[in-house]
Amino acid sequence: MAQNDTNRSSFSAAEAHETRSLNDSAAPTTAGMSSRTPLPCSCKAWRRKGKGESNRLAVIEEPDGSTVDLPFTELTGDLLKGTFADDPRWIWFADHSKSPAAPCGAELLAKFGLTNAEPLHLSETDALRFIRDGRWDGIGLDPKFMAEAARLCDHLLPAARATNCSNILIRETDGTITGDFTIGTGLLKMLPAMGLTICQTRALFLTEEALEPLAAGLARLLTALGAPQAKVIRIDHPLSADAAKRIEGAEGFSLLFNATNLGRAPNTDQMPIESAEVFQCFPKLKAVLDSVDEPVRPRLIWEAQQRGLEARTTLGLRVVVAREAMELFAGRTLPLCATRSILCDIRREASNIVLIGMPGCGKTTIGKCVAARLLRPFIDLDALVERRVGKSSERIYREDGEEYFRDFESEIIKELSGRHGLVISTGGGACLRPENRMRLALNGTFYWLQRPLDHLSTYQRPLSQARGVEALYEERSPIFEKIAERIIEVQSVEDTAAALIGETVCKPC
Ligand SMILES: Nc1ncnc2c1ncn2[C@@H]1O[C@H](COP(=O)(O)OP(=O)(O)OP(=O)(O)O)[C@@H](O)[C@H]1O
Ligand SMILES: O=C(O)C1=C[C@@H](O)[C@@H](O)[C@H](O)C1
Ligand SMILES: [Mg+2]
Repeated sequence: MAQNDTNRSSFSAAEAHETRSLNDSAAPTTAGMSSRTPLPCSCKAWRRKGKGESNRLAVIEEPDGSTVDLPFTELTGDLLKGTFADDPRWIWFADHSKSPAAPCGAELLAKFGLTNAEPLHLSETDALRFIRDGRWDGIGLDPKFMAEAARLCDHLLPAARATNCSNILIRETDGTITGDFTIGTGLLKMLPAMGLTICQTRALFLTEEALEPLAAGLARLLTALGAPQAKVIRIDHPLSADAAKRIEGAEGFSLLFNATNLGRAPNTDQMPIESAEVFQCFPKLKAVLDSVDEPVRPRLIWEAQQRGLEARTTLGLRVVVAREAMELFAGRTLPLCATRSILCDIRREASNIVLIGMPGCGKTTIGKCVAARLLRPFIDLDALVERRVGKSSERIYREDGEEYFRDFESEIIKELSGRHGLVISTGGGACLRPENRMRLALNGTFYWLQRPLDHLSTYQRPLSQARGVEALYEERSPIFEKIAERIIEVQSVEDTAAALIGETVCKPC
């Protein structure tokens, strides 16, 4: 039944760029699909119980977040056959748990306006059976099902044909199944934005079992299109400098792709490389892509950015994949800017606004005002240190010393680093320690409040009094300069808050 043409030489770069129009012509109309229906119950998602829970029960997650236990023996009849109604049925295999930084596929579709997609959590066996026999009109798949899905297809679009991977399936009006590898075509679209062309791309994929099919599929696509090298390496531990030096052709890699979960929250101190020094083993490296999308900026991306590399997570790629799915599923074309604004919105809402700057520049005062206007929780690091120690910063400094204060400050930053959507006013010296900068950066964007030195209050600030604000500025301004992503000149409190809020909205991500 399947006509999987694996002849890679038939897939050219030109074809890759044409994939969109191919997709368009293959896009089913919703007419003719009217015999399918959404889940008859109100539940949002099914999942089997996890380890340690009875495997005779399933959990239904209701839209309001509550859960109901139900007997679970097999794939339900509803999922396999369902009942008749007018709506087409779009399914997204829920790839991970919900997070503001990493919405699942169905949530991304909803942002594009396709609100009736159902997220499904099924065991691997049930998922494969559902893909084969279930009642669906279009599916977005978890990478681990891509090879099996491609085998089921009657038609494969070029990227899927070149790789035998299909992450999107569409049931055509004649009942046949078309598969596309939109993660691959999405990656191709990202390369120029990262300063790479296919013929320059020497890619190193670091991967682990679950994401190996994805890494291998992407590597196949790159080489099919003429990339000189795409190597996939399975790692069980972060890559050491010694191991990196032993990789053949290591000195030529221009793209590093993390297809492991190393660095995913809550293990945000981890990276797929042992330390940032490992970057030196790849002297031609230009760009880093990280499939970890919780936190907003995993440590690998932060370290790469600190070294001047073009680095980002694959959140943008996932948004592009959702957009392509939306177009294929609903047969509607969307303007490109929709993708960009959805990506910016997700990042902005998930990111903490982190105010940095000299002691007394107004971080606390302006931070409170920004938080109130944006209806976001406000966190003042100094206030948290004071509450934990039980005395004022000034007294801590005088009685216990700077290191004592800084240790508490670091501890609190570490505890806060997993949270999203906050306004955080730092203390004037909070950015001195590199680990504090890294942890604040995980979910944060740095806003540097600049105020003339002679306007800075030194009242109850022992360090400013002892060393003078000029000396502190000499020491700290290079750090602020390096990490600041937005610079805000302090005017009146209200005007500064307004300017800062404007920066959160207008700047491209
Ligand atoms: N935009 C502003 N215009 C005029 N005065 C301001 C402004 N912002 C803050 N101030 C005043 O400056 C002083 C220091 O402000 P604030 O405590 O907010 O600074 P900070 O940056 O949080 O300092 P620290 O680094 O010590 O925490 C306060 O007296 C505050 O009222
Ligand atoms: O500039 C600094 O080093 C400090 C500023 C204050 O916000 C407090 O964090 C503390 O007094 C230290
Ligand atoms: Mg303050």
